[in-house]
Amino acid sequence: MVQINKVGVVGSGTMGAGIAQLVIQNGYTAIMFDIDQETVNKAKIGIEARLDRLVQKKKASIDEITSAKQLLKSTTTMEDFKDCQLVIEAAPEKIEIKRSIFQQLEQICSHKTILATNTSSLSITEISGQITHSKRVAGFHFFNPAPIMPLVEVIQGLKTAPETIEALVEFAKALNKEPVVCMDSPGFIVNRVARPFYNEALRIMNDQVATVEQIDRIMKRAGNFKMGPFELQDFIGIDINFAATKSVHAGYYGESRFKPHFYQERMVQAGNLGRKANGGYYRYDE
Ligand SMILES: NC(=O)c1ccc[n+]([C@@H]2O[C@H](COP(=O)([O-])OP(=O)(O)OC[C@H]3O[C@@H](n4cnc5c(N)ncnc54)[C@H](O)[C@@H]3O)[C@@H](O)[C@H]2O)c1
Repeated sequence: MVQINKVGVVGSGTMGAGIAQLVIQNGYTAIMFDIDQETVNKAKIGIEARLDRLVQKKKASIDEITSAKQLLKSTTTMEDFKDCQLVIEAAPEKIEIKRSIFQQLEQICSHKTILATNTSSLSITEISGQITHSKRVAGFHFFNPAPIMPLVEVIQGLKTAPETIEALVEFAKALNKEPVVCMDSPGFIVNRVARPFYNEALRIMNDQVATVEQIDRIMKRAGNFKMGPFELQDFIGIDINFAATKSVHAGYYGESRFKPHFYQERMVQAGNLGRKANGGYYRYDE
């Protein structure tokens, strides 16, 4: 099995930075890439600040954090991935961007390097479509925030080799995560089972059965969820959540149980995207 020591991360946004942090906290080298220096610098500063907070909260020692920081390299040159045993792509959720990244990675890395994508909803099989050695391509789906959320979906595309899945499962365990293997399908497991959680809540609200606050409260109190469906949409980003719903709905050829709710689209049109912009179902400026 491939021995993973050095991990490339493509994209240093929310997920890429979180994954790079997780990798270095567990003693592996991370090479974090983004398309411009400013973005990658910002991500590095963010990771260092989060690591420093762990020391302040007494969740890690200064020595541990100093060693972790030394394992983080940032770059705007993809050639720096050439001796990575694993590259995890966390670029925007657009098929053409991901396919182009995988084609570049194929030119740079050894054909033994595992190429993984953190996609939430795109097909692994489609992303790897133009890759010659596609048996080493798989989904490696972390949840936000990656250093904290325990679950990782390890997704098998139609051409993914069992040894690729095995290596990713072992690596997920080495990162202290709980891997779940699943087949390449719209929404995989989590984003599929989560659709009714959001969609039905939107229908309940729109039918005036209960308010946003009431629905969130009952899901937390009675359902023992950490966040209600509206709080969670605000946290994820209503645009991101709406895109995932549309993708799962389209992926199952318009199956009605996955049908998006028009109100979510209205929120996106209004720019009410949740915590990141303008507030969403709740306000965050008070
Ligand atoms: N945000 C979440 O909660 C979440 C959870 C799980 C999975 N995901 C998936 O992770 C991936 C990244 O999502 P995110 O929320 O981190 O997005 P993001 O917008 O925060 O970050 C994307 C990063 O990719 C960079 N980028 C843009 N074009 C690029 C290119 N051509 N090559 C390399 N990098 C490029 C951007 O500069 C940005 O820094 C997506 O596939 C998304 O579906 C997101």
